[in-house]
Amino acid sequence: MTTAAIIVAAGRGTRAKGPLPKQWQEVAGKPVARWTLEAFCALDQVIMVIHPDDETRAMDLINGLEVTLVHGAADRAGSVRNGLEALAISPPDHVLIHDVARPCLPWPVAQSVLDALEAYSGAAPALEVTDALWTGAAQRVTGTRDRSGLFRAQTPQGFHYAAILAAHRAHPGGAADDVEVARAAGMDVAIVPGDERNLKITGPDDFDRAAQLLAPKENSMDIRLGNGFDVHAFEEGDHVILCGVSVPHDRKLKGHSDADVGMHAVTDAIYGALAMGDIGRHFPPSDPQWKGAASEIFLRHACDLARDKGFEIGNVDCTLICERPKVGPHANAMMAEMGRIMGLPSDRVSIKATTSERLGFTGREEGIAALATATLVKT
Ligand SMILES: Nc1ccn([C@@H]2O[C@H](COP(=O)(O)OP(=O)(O)OP(=O)(O)O)[C@@H](O)[C@H]2O)c(=O)n1
Ligand SMILES: C[C@](O)(CO)[C@H](O)COP(=O)(O)O
Repeated sequence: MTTAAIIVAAGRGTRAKGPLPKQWQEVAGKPVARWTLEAFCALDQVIMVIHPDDETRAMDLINGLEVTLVHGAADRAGSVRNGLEALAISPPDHVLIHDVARPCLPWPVAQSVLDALEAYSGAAPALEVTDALWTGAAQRVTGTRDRSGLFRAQTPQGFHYAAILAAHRAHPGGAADDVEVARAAGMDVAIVPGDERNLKITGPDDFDRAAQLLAPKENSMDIRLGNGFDVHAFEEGDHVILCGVSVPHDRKLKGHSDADVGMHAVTDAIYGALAMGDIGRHFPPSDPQWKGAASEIFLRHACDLARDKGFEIGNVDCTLICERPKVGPHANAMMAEMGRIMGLPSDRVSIKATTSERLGFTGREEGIAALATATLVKT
């Protein structure tokens, strides 16, 4: 199943006022249109329908995103039609049609629309009308209306592509939204739950409402969790290096570097939390310069990367799995050394050990395994 998005952005935003059409004005640090596009950029194709006068602005805005620009028409329905026609070269199975002026879309709303397209040829989010409804004129109430069965329509409205293209081609024009066009063509359209946060910037006050919804996301705490796992085999020797500490033993660990299995697991946990691969990617074993290298170099590199990206290391927890040597007597020294390298207080570094009850390669004392977890926090 392929899914495309059409973001209609050819309006002039006259009601919103301001120096520019509303979609090009900034909210919480980005143009409205950028917030909207970013929500859809994981789909197979994204079309943004723009006013011809906005071409340069739109080209700047889509920088780094795979978006096709298409010129709009005199009204919304015409703009949608142009977007649909542009998709005909490579027709998707499903299409989501969304107002650029709804930049705060919570993705589960769009997902509900897509899910409903399994059973319906059209689906759209809406909220039940909960306030009383009146008619009025000259600042006086002139009547009341029954609100039952009334909904406030939102976007994205989703459809089977071939059906909505045919519906738009057959429609005389002037529809308020694509559900109206679909229904005119006899399509069955499901209502899925909308969301109050999915507001449409229409008047000048709506910019502040949108900023309140978008800004917290930008400034909120970003917490990452990573795990690491490593194994090194024993070979002849008289000590092992574990978490930066030399521990006397009747064998040593074999490896390209100093084979510090615990430090490697912690380093990989930090790379993992950053989604930036593992030690092998940053320090290839094929590169002779890392032969016999102190693993401290790797751990420092991972910590520096995290800090360069604005993260603090919250804590690390490492479990060494071996029958021997006994880790307990050295654990405090290991925690102090790891804390020193990572620039962390000792209560944020945990090193512990377990045996594997004589089972498996660690139980047969063929090597040592280590697993680690790290949290990274950006405030
Ligand atoms: N000719 C048009 C008119 C509207 N739209 C788009 O349709 C959506 C909903 O329209 P609305 O909120 O009414 O936007 P504007 O037409 O820009 O606003 P206004 O009516 O205040 O000028 C907007 O994303 C708008 O850019 C469009 O692509 N082409
Ligand atoms: C499509 C729509 O967003 C549904 O609520 C809306 O109808 C478009 O905006 P307009 O203000 O009606 O032009």
